[in-house]
Amino acid sequence: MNNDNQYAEPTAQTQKTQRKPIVLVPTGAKEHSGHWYQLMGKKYLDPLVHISGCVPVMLPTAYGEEDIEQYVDMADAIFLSGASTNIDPALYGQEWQTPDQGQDKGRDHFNIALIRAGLKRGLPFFGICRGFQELNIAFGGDLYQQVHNSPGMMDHREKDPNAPLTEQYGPNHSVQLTPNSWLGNVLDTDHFMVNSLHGQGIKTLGQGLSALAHAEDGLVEAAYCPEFKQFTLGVQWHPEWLAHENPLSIKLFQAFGNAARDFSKQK
Ligand SMILES: N[C@@H](CCC(=O)NCCCC(=O)O)C(=O)O
Repeated sequence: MNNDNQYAEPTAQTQKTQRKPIVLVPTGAKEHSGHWYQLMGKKYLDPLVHISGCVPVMLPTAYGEEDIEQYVDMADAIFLSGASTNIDPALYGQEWQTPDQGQDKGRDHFNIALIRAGLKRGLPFFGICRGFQELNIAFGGDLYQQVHNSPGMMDHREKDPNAPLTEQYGPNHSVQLTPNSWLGNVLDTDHFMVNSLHGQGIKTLGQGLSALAHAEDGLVEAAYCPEFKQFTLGVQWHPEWLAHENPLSIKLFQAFGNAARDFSKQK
């Protein structure tokens, strides 16, 4: 595994003189040799530190739902990562169709409660892949459990799970932004290629969410919560992957960091 730090120079936002915003990063459960761990991939932390200019604080999700208000008190933003585990379909009223895929019920319950509490308190939100799906479930939406087996839909999974990561996380399909959306202003484009590594996807958008981007098959690729004034964004692709090499990913993480700084200043 490559633990090298690819970021040679800190950006202006990471200068030591500034109080950096605190971003909550809930972890996921993983078993290794009989022991359970609460983990977060470094690839998600790297752009939060080096592009957003935030201080990531990793949270256990195996417990602590009753402490969420306390976590929110200390925070300036919430970031939800992707994860290979699937959300418990009982949370959106469906039977479990993917028993071969792991679940992480601790993360499901913790993150859904965190989204609801954090958004109400005005915290900026950025969710990626599973984190985006959690946003949708928190708003009462549901998921395709297997997008690739749903009529008319493409296969959004990585083409070859044994290929090198650079191939798995390479450009896979295009997305089209909703015309005149704020995301178009942030990215300064209305269509682009994204990577794609998910078997599940948004079927019905939760009430209170609005689509910002779609894939060619109509799958919702990005959405936000218009009722909240702060930055709220969920995306189905993986902008964290080599974010520093991708101008659009840099813009996303910068916009999130700026929103966290704004929140921090007016707190
Ligand atoms: N299990 C869900 C969510 C997919 C997801 O978040 N994948 C991330 C893979 C690992 C990573 O890059 O962090 C689905 O299949 O839709």
